Amino acid sequence: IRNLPPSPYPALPIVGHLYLFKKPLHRALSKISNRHGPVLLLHFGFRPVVAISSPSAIEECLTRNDAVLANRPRLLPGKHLGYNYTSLAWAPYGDHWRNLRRIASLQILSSSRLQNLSHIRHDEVRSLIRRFLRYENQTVEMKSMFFELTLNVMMRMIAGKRYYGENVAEVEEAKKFQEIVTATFRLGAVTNISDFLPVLKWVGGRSGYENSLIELQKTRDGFMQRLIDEYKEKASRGTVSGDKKKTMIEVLLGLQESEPEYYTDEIIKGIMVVLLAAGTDTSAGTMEWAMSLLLNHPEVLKKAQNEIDQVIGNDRLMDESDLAKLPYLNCVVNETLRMYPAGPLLVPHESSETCVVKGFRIPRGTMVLINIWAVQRDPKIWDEPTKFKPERFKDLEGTRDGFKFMPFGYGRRSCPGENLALRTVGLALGSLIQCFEWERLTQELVDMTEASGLTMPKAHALQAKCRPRPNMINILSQI
Ligand code: HEM
Repeated sequence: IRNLPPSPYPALPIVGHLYLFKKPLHRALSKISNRHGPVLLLHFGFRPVVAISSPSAIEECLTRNDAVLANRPRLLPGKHLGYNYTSLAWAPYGDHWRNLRRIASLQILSSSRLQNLSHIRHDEVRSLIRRFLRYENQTVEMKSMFFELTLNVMMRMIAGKRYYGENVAEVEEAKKFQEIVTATFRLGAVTNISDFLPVLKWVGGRSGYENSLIELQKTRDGFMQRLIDEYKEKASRGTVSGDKKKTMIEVLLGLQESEPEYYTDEIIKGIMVVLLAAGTDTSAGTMEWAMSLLLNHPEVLKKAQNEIDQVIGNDRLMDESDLAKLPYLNCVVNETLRMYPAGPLLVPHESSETCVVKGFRIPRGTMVLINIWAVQRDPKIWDEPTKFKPERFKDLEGTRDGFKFMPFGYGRRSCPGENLALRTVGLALGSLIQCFEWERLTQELVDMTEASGLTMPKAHALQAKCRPRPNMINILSQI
């Protein structure tokens, strides 16, 4: 087949179609797709990019062509922060990636491992509740609270340490960690144009951006290595945890013992940083959007609260095992992920061979952006797509069918952390709804504008007020 997908006119020299893009990118791409169709060829500088934005085209990409499209483009963050494209999220499709993926799904993020570490999530959500109790009737900035929750959860699962809030064991180490997190997200949030424009890079040599990435990687690598070394020391003194409550480092070092050539420290560090990068900001952002939506729709908040009161009551706090009994809360989470998916374009894929989608030829080496944001808000598919209506998920059996709703992707490269994310988001959100009354600061609705950035940040950080619910005071006084 000769025909390439349609391409907007004109593509300018050097920058290609980059001039078309106002931020955020998923919105700009949706607009162009509305005019030119659901399979679109663009040029970001010299890099050919195909944007996909209909359920049937996505289905063709992630089923029939899933293996061919399971590659990742080589972008700068994958080089410097992803251990030269060897980390799970950035590794090319092949044996090495397959192996990492198996470790992640069987050893690190499997249901039984998550179950064994559920006490960590419960502890951390309780500690979040205690913090909110101290802020009664004051203005609280929500994102940093959620982000600290997910960072504590993840670092405790990885290394058994918390670095935010009360009871931080090693203050200096915590400070160092916090600096690394701040720098990582500052650099990750930049959509770096020079990466798409190799010509400019040849002229300018290494950019300041690239130097900052290299600097950050050095610090981060040293930090993670020290954590691993601590565990090795502990093991040599014979003071490791029992089988069930093993941290991820302990699991991985156990594998290292039996296969040292493969499970090198570098592989282990790669897994540690990928979990932090992929698993914290995404979940925290989803919580922030969910709370924003609930504050703008007090009737939905009330309904979720009633459900929790009926199913759990006021004599105990909810826990993760209650989630299966709270269908409306799950609808709220799904509806949030429909409107504000943390990966609106998934993570970029790349074709390792020429393939065909909707009759169009996608040449080998093309970056493929799957615009689930466009599909999840398409008025041809969803009734009143811009309205927050959790009820719509009640009637949708098997919502993943038909490729209409896929906030965690689909197929080989889909999110291996989905289960963990849904547990953490569901538990945190449900607990805050159970324990507190929530209010906006003013009559004015919460501003729902998206900022640019790959994980769909909110342009204006959510601020809110809370007070403990009278019927929960008893329980809350005991935590
Ligand atoms: C609400 C929270 C989350 C959302 C919406 C989300 C969504 C996604 C999406 C859309 C992708 C890309 C799929 C693709 O390229 O086709 C992805 C990949 C990934 N996610 Fe998540 N994710 C979340 C939380 C997590 C958590 C908690 C973890 C683990 C701790 C995690 C680990 C990963 C990893 C390692 C990848 C790369 C997989 C690969 O390239 O093979 N994610 N996620």
